[in-house]
Amino acid sequence: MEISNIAIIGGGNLGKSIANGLLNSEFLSAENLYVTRRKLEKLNDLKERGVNTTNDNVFAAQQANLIILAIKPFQIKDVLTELNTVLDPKKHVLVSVVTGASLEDMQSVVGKEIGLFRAMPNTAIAISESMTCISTNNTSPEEQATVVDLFSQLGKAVIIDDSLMAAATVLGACGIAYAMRFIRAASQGGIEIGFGAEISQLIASQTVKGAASLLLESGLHPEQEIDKVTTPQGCTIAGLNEMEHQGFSSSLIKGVKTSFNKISDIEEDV
Ligand SMILES: NC(=O)C1=CN([C@@H]2O[C@H](COP(=O)(O)OP(=O)(O)OC[C@H]3O[C@@H](n4cnc5c(N)ncnc54)[C@H](O)[C@@H]3O)[C@@H](O)[C@H]2O)C=CC1
Ligand SMILES: O=C(O)[C@@H]1CCC=N1
Repeated sequence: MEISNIAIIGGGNLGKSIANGLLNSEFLSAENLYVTRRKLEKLNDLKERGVNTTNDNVFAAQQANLIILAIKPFQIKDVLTELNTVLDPKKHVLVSVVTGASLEDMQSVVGKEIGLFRAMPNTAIAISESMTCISTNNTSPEEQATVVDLFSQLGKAVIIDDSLMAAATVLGACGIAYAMRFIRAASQGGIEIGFGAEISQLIASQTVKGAASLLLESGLHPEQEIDKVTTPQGCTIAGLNEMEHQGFSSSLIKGVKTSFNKISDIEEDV
């Protein structure tokens, strides 16, 4: 499948991040990208980059053969109903990044003929460092390769079973926020022990980036890397153990499970 034009329906936080990521990675040129939003002036930054911006979803869908839905969960059925008037199974593939909307939910509006994907990226897609989990149940290997290729330009992409999409939303998409909180807390600790705010944040951020890169490159378990840092009777193990006494891992695991349980509320909004 060759992508001619892409339409992003809903140019909010995530829709704009995807648009900027696609442009920055040179996956497609601005004139091949259509982004919609009701308040058009909020898309002026994209318009200045040469992107086609409009508040006409149907028009944007007609220009594209790959449509990315990036609206809120409660809006998806109305927007799909609107698009359904022009959707053509021979031309269009739909990719939804909407939380809590299953493939079956979408197929109840657009039918089973249209090639349908769910993708769960995170906001690091704006700098091509997303982790994107993708699911589908009615597309060809060629269409799947195209969609994985698109999101691989914007970070790492894997196909998973649709039943795991809620878990992927929590670990990957919400996960960016959890990691930011870790960086903020580490920076605040850094200020208490002597650094100014700016350099403290730099040290904390680059350290997290280095830790993630070590695991991604080596494939080792985090504890194997931790063993290399923890000098016997040293300061690292003392701090780590105090964090665990205060519930560090436990609070993170409980937070992940709370986010996961919240998704069922969002699913009810669809
Ligand atoms: N923000 C994130 O990190 C992630 C968000 N998601 C999901 O992506 C979706 C979008 O999230 P955000 O970008 O954060 O929300 P957002 O509220 O920033 O963006 C939604 C955009 O859609 C526009 N919109 C609403 N109705 C429309 C319509 N009828 N036609 C065209 N545009 C319309 C709104 O004006 C808004 O700009 C949600 O379903 C969210 O759950 C998924 C993964 C990560
Ligand atoms: O918080 C939310 O509901 C959305 C889904 C994943 C990231 N943001």
